[in-house]
Amino acid sequence: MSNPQLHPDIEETAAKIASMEIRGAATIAAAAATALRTQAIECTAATPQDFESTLRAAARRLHTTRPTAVSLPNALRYVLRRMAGETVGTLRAGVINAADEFVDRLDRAQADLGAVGANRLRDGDTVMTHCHSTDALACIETAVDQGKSISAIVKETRPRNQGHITARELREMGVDVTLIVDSAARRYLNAVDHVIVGADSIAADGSVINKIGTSGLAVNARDRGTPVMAAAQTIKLHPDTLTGHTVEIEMRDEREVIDSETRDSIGDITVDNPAFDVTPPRYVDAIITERGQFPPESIVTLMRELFGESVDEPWEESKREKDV
Ligand SMILES: O=P(O)(O)OC[C@H]1O[C@H](OP(=O)(O)O)[C@H](O)[C@@H]1O
Repeated sequence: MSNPQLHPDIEETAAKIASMEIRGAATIAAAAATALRTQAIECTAATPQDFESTLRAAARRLHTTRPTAVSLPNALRYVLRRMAGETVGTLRAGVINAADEFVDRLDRAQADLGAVGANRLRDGDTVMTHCHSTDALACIETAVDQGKSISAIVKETRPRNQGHITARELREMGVDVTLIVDSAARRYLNAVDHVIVGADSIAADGSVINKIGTSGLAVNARDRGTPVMAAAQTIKLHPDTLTGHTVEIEMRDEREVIDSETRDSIGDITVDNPAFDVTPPRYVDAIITERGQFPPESIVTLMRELFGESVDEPWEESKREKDV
């Protein structure tokens, strides 16, 4: 089966992840699992081998969209590892159940994480946010639900301005919001009780890989004595980093930074657009997960418990598929 027939939802989901119409590490993971579920339901493969080949090909297509958020390969791994059985029917059921279970666990993890993070927030606190993170917002929302009054300084987050989404959602929660440009962050840090960010990946040494600008913000916060918390459910833990791999930082299109007319008017320049950066563990006070809060340096213990020492890539083509 050299060219398995992929369901249109796979291509559509992959395109939306690549263009960031679907974005945010947890949201990407849920979308990928849901697309595999659709692929399994609609797959017309006649043999178990062809069914498995098709699901692996679908997972490969989803995997190639964005390289930094490990929630995506962790979602694919979760679903494909549970594709087991001797018949197309049992394989299909395995994928459907796994995808449902994954999305359900994702929601529950975010709620549990929110309760952990909310414990750090006191009535009357001001938080500073960067980008838009559903995990970070879960902490603030739980604190608000507990009756705490929270204010937020929201960084715009160039070039995609995800801060606008954060501002709207915080406003809907009843949080008092002040929107600032990214370069104003240091000016406001003295009035901030917590910097709270999300994560796209957490490395074994406790480094936080998150939206570009996070590391500079964390260094400034340390200088000002403002604690930094990274809200990251355990699907953000990057198992490959246990064996020394580094996390690839996505470079995005320059047109997100500058329109072509302005660029042409400037002349011959290079425009770089890294989407993420790496914040070393010494600038992060706590990683908030659904399993509790951890000093970044100790997160490796949880990673070993959850992933062991080696990770597979179940979306890779089998030898039989390659030989066809
Ligand atoms: O999983 P949740 O907490 O929602 O998001 C985690 C992270 O995903 C986002 O990346 P992008 O906007 O997809 O590039 C941000 O970097 C954010 O902190």
